[in-house]
Amino acid sequence: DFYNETMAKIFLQYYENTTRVVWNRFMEASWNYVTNINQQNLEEMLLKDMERSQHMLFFGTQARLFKIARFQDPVVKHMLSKLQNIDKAALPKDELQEVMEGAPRSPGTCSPGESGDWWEDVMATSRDQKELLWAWQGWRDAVGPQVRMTFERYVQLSNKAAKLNGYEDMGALWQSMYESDTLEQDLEHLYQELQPLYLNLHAYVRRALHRHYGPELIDLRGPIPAHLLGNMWAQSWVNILDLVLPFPKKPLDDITRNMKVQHWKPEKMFIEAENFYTSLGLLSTPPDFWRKSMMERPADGREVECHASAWDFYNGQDFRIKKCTEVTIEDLLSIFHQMGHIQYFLQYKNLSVIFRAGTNPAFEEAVGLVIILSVFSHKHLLNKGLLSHQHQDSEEEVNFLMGIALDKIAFIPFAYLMDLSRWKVFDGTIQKDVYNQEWWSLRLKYQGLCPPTPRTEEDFDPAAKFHISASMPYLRYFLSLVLQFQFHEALCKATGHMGLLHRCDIYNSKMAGKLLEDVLKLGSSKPWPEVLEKITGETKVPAKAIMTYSKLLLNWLVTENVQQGEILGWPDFSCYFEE
Ligand SMILES: C[C@H](NC(=O)O)C(=O)O
Ligand SMILES: [Zn+2]
Repeated sequence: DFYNETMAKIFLQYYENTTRVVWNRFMEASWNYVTNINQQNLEEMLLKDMERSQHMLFFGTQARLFKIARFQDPVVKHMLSKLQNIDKAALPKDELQEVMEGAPRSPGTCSPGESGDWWEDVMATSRDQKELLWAWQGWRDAVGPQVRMTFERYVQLSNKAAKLNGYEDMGALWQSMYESDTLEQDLEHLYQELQPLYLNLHAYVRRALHRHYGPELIDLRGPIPAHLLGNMWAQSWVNILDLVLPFPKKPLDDITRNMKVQHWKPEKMFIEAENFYTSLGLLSTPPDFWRKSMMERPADGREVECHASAWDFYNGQDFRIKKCTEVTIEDLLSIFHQMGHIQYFLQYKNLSVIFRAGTNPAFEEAVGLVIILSVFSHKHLLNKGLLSHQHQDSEEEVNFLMGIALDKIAFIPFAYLMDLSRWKVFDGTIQKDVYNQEWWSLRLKYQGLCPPTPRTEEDFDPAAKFHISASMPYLRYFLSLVLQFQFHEALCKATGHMGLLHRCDIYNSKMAGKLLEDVLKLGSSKPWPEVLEKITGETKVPAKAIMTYSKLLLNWLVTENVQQGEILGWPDFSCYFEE
């Protein structure tokens, strides 16, 4: 019959040639929109998105007609099966149009004035709980109600698209990216293994906040009010390190100040990041990267999308980063993160366009994160001249590890509940009349947080987070949180590193680079357990490595919490509202 294996190969070649053009045009139109937000660019992007969807629909539908079971070539079978998942392109054209236009626009635009990151700055720097409450509530009032209006319809259409692709609901389609039928149990098990780390950090930070904000705000046996953690979503607590520093007499270097004193500029930050990757023997960025990236917020008043991101234009030489770079250590690390995505694009750029993705989305995130564990090590910062004093004594080391924990350990329950909550919305466990209440019951259960003021169903607090408004899955960040330490342990072993894991810096190690390269150049052409085994020798993602990395700090926290008689967890679970 017509749909035989020979025809399949011709079909796939035709797909390859047309896809590069269609996706490149879509990426260009998207780039033009997010770097210059206006009606005309939005329409042009929607047009190219529709074109891309129609292209996916045609090839996805055709791919289903081939009798894959009888085929011999495993690559042909793998490619055809990947083509069949076409996500929202499976919807009837009018509903697809509605999803594209109705998709809640990510509220994080940073045009001067109502810029998303201005509110975030208040959350990061203010120590006045009234001001924090004002910013916390102001941002949610600005984005929540408007997203809520379209969210129910977005859920319906997402589930319809998922069913058209053969999935129960959109949560199941998202989970399918990890190709595991024990995913939910594995994740819950991973979460349980990490609980001791989080509970000890939570109890210790609660005590410090109690010291600063007093008993009328902090219940030592209860949840922490969500506006006091130095971050709009309480997903990373690193901004309150000064309030919780274990040894306050030994404050950590202000790396941002050192960068400014040394006149660091955004371009230097990008060059430093590229230099690290090439020091491992990995690929450098092509000329287009430096010509076409947006490394700073445009000065001509254009409205741009704030959220840092890395872009593949699917033509093998055009790769870009979009970031409104400020000269800070946070932005330097964010650039290293985005360069991790760019390195993956570069490594798999000669594969079929079907395999130009991470072996699973968590790997895409883990590349930059594993590099950051070396960059942010005392040894590397010292070599880069970003620290003022040479030696790090054991108390300073605990302070350093606390800084890492406030970023990484605090993130665990947030990253877990972000998709846990949305799976429940997609599968109907959480109905629309209790969206907000259920969001907060999960935030209480997993993060031990409370809204700082009573919330109602008029509010829609999940939408305050970019990924929920922009309907981006989040499980990749939970898994990459653990994966990065597993990679770090393996790469450090390859460099022959002896001693504590957190002191390892793989800079200049061609051995470590080779291990990474062997994984990245496979793209999504191999199942991720097989790829993971190439780096770590294991096919699972256990919590062992992150526990090894955090041991010194956990021991200190446990001792401290026992001394203070802390209660781990929040037995007084009522959300404590200020009267
Ligand atoms: C961790 C995640 N990072 C990203 O989207 O690049 C976030 O910002 O919430
Ligand atoms: Zn990322």
